[in-house]
Amino acid sequence: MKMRNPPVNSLSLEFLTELLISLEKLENDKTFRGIIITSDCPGIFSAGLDLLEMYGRDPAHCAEYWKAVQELWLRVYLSNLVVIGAINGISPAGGCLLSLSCDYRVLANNPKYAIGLNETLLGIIAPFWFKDVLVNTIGHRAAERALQLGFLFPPSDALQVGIVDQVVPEDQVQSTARSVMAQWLAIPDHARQLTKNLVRKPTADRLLQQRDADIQNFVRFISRDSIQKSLHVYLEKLKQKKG
Ligand SMILES: CCCCC/C=C\C/C=C\CC/C=C/CC(=O)SCCNC(=O)CCNC(=O)[C@H](O)C(C)(C)COP(=O)(O)OP(=O)(O)OC[C@H]1O[C@@H](n2cnc3c(N)ncnc32)[C@H](O)[C@@H]1OP(=O)(O)O
Repeated sequence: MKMRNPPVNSLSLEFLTELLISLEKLENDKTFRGIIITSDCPGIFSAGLDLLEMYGRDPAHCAEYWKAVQELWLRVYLSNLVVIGAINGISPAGGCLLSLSCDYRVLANNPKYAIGLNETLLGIIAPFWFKDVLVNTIGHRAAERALQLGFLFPPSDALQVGIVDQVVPEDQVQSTARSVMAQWLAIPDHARQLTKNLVRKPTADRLLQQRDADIQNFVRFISRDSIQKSLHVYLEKLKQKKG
């Protein structure tokens, strides 16, 4: 599955909806047993959630957007398919969450391709379920530091901390992902799926038990004047970077 939402594969409401529909189709087609998620945008896996869906929007739109973000995460995280991330670009915040929700992550060895939950650098916070997935992946102490400081790990550090499983030369990302897929597909589906569910369900359940409250918390938080100001400053910085 090659994500294509130029210029930066930001996860807009429309793009999230497209991804959800594609995933649903693949899940329902019993000829598919696994997917490799990668990017069609050179150098960018995904710029994460689309800031323009959260900036200057009314509460109803923010609520609709957050519901779609939850939905995509639950679908990828709990997918019955083997999900491999072939991460061929930078993947901050929501892009990192998408990567973390795969069963295995292969990252291209390019110092620009940093990965991490950098929300604090934007003056916002990672929701509890982003945090849970990071803690599950790299452990409590490493997650505590990474989240507070908004670390974006370059490939060597990403491998060392365990936020990705493998770092390979850029031209070998897809072939490595395919080899890994073959290894995972050698396991009987029912045994692998039940095991995945056993490991992941408690984390997903924490959100499933309070989805509406999570949406309300998001809307309240993102609508604050101070948070809207932070987003404005960050978006301006992105513009100025262009010169
Ligand atoms: C106490 C109670 C608490 C309750 C809490 C509840 C919930 C928690 C609340 C909020 C959580 C919200 C979670 C958010 C997670 C996220 O994913 S936020 C997004 C984080 N993403 C980033 O920081 C990446 C930003 N982008 C970049 O760094 C760069 O763009 C890039 C990806 C490195 C690419 O660089 P490049 O030079 O190639 O391109 P440009 O920078 O020129 O960008 C081109 C174009 O795209 C726009 N853009 C970039 N990223 C985004 C984005 N994420 N969303 C929207 N638009 C984006 C950029 O502005 C440019 O636009 P243009 O100038 O109009 O061309």
